[in-house]
Amino acid sequence: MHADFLMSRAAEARPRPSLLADIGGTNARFALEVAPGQLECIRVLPCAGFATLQDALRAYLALPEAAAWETPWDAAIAVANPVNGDLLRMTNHHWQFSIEAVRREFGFARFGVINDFKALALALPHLAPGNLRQVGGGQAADAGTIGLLGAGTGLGVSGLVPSKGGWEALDSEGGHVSFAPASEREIAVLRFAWREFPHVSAERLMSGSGLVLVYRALAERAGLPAQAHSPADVIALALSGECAVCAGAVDCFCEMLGTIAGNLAVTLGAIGGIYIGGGIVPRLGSAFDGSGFRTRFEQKGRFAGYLATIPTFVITAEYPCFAGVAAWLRSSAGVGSIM
Ligand SMILES: Nc1ncnc2c1ncn2[C@@H]1O[C@H](COP(=O)(O)OP(=O)(O)OP(=O)(O)O)[C@@H](O)[C@H]1O
Repeated sequence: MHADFLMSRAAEARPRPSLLADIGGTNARFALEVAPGQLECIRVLPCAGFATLQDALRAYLALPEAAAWETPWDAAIAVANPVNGDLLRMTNHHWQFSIEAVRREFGFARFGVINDFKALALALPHLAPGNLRQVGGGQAADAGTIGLLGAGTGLGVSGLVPSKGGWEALDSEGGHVSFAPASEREIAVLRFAWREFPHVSAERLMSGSGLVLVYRALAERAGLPAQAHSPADVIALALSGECAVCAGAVDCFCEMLGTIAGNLAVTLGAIGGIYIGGGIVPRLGSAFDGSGFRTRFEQKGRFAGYLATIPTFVITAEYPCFAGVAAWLRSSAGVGSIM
């Protein structure tokens, strides 16, 4: 019998929820999809609090709110990693696991693993206008290619390319492109970062730890001692106006993100718009809109006019990735591990 047919019969009879997860370098977010589009028991657990993915899964499923539902029938998780085989080692922390072994251990009929930004790209068509905030001008072309990037623990990149069936989401490791400075201040940041990394990728600077590195570089440039700030400290002290170097670091961060977003737009031909996710930009609120991001986005010499037509959107939804993980799980044919 054809595997797709088996799948659809099984899906029709599905009596139990699907487990969805979005696992970054810092946070593991879980939810139960109890009916299409209906999420229950959304919880965020710290990755650092668990030795393995399986431990975090067990802890989530043991929460009274999760245990009140039937055991999940199937599951899909988005991870901040490339996915290209059964064994997954996470780049930004210590978890590693076999997809098939986890499927068997938890008794999932299907268990899928997808890159987190590919999943977020698949979520974009499902986001309501209220879950987005446009920064600057431009108008999305209908069915135009879409670019996506987001700074969090790392720098995720993906996009959506129109296809006959709807959209194809891109597998990308675009956060690891080489950093290109576009101002004297950024040249100073690059020189500082070279002392710590032989290759300074965009992610080395456009991420939580990158924001701290930019802060340290600018403190040195100003002849001031750097404090042991966390990324959250740098953002809070910048927004409150208490620390001029922190404010400069956030400003520099936004401008660098403008360069990389503009690079993504011209590389993909993303006339459908550029979307910005990740944990950092939404925390900057209106300070991001007032930063040099959009000016820098359009600052592409002879292509300034082309960039000016492309809109840029901040994703403001709290858990935007789940919609993409759920859509991907629904669309994946076959029983067993999905990669
Ligand atoms: N107020 C804050 N609270 C928590 N984290 C913050 C805050 N401000 C900045 N950050 C930084 O945001 C990053 C976490 O971002 P995010 O929530 O996107 O995590 P993640 O999904 O685990 O990351 P990724 O998907 O990039 O691996 C960390 O580097 C953290 O230091």
